[in-house]
Amino acid sequence: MAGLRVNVNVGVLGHIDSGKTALARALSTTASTAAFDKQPQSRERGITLDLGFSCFSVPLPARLRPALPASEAACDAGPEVAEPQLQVTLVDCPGHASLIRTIIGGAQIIDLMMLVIDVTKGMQTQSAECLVIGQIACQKLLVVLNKIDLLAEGKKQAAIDKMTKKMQKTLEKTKFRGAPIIPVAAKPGGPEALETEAPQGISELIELLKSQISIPKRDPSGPFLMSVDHCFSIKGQGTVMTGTILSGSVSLSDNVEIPALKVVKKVKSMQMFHMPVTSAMQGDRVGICVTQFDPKLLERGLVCAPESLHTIHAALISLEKIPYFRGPLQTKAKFHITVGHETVMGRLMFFSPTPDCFNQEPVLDSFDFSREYLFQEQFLCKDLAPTDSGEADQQADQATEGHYPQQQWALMEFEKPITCPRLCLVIGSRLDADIHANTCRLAFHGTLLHGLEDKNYTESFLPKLKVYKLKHKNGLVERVIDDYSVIGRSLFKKETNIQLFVGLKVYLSTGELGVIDSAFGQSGKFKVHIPGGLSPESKKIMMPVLKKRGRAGRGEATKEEEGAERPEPSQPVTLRLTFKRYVFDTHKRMVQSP
Ligand SMILES: Nc1nc2c(ncn2[C@@H]2O[C@H](COP(=O)(O)OP(=O)(O)OP(=O)(O)O)[C@@H](O)[C@H]2O)c(=O)[nH]1
Ligand SMILES: [Mg+2]
Repeated sequence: MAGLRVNVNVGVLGHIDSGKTALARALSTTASTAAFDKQPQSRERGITLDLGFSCFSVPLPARLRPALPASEAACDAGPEVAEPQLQVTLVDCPGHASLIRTIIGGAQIIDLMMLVIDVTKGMQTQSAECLVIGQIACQKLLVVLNKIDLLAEGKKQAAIDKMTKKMQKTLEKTKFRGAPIIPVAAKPGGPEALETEAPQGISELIELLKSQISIPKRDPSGPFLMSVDHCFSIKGQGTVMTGTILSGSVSLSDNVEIPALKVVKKVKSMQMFHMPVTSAMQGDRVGICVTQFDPKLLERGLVCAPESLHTIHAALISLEKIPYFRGPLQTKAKFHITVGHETVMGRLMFFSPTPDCFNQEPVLDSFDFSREYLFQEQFLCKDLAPTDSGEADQQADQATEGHYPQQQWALMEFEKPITCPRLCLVIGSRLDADIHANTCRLAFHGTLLHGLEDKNYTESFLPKLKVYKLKHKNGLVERVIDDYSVIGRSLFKKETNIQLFVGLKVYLSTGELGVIDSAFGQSGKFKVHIPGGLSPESKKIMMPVLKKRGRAGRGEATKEEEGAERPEPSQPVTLRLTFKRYVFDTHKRMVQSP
């Protein structure tokens, strides 16, 4: 009688040489095709270059059994086992800094992360990056202090306790506060040690895993989507794509699409850890065999139900900055954008809610095109860097005294189109940063809310996106014409078409509201109508103008010509014009701001 078998993916992440592969090896009983640095280059260099997959099974802990849905039946996956089994698939990630794309890809398919720390070294640069990735992509974490065999006998426990405390302190500031920390020696004696040398602490680690693992809700419904991490051919069989099912389910003879290549293939056979199966669902790790497909065409990527995914050239995302990233996130800056296993260069434009909506609760499953948004030179956050641009100062004004928007967005434009599902995780990083510098290269993470499939999106789509810049212009009152009108200057350049600004409101520093009425002459001056009239106070300030003009008048006072030298108000009276300009408005209209 076949039993139930439930799969969970456990990631093994950490700094280079902390012993991740050794740990995966110690934990595994069944190795899959790509486990344990099988690549010849990997062996040569002694480092992991790619994701490695291996697994071990334990009886399913009693506390997890009630959680099993009735349909949880990869029953045909396993051998003749009567007792329900928990299959732990270990995803051994590389540690080398240059392979962070692979690590991010790996982290997205795991249910729990084991952060491996070399107990003699403690937190290192990539341990910190892995912790950041874990916080973005995983729900659960446990810390493995490896290489305890290197600690001096007699002082061993004290050293373990000390490092445990340090790690607890590090976790304190993260969402993994209070996560378990366990000491092991995955390969006591290191590379030279005999294979027979038994690892230490592994059974305790397995017990800990059993107590920590929770089975995420798996759902066989919804469109089939699988993250493929290896693709290779098997003589006489066809091409096998191995990976983790992210959503839905797949059965023998189903058609599946490789969206990046726009080809559809029929599932000829399937395996889960060397066992043939007829169907598989969300959370399972499978190998799918198809025919007449060149494995060289696909290394990493997605496979899905036909036509369920789309290839996009740009996207709207909701995002958060990673606090450890130094420096601002600036509009127009380029970042490495990782979506699933794909990493492309992308350029960003940030925008926020309008200031009256800063407190609105974030909406993470859709983008509201009916709302207006405020353009930002950079992502608004507490460590907002001052810039030379006056506009950024204005924005800093809008987010003062700890008042920051609850949600911010960006338009991401890719250098190369990518294929991804809606609402997928997006990670932005600066991988060009020096890998030896002890800095966090991960800059932001977010959710893809809307993908733009049309290559011509700048014209076809962007005008719908109501992101505006709030523009401020300051000018001066040159003189008063009568109680209801003044002449302004220094607000526009000589060549500006003032006609475009007619009807917009201006505020006088004396408190009156004015409306731009018309251009006045050729040098950028303009006439402002004051509907409520000038107050006596204001007139006093501006009076000298009238007087002087009266005296030097010789009838000229009524002749409203510009250019003539005239004395100005005794105190300068300024005019402030504020208007909106929609970033994607092809007509570049100026719109009155509230
Ligand atoms: N003494 C001792 N050495 C260990 C232990 N675990 C691993 N090593 C050694 O540490 C080195 C690195 O081990 P790996 O398992 O390849 O480390 P890794 O974290 O997978 O390295 P990358 O994948 O390249 O980042 C090897 O020489 C191992 O033999 C341990 O528990 N004790
Ligand atoms: Mg390794």
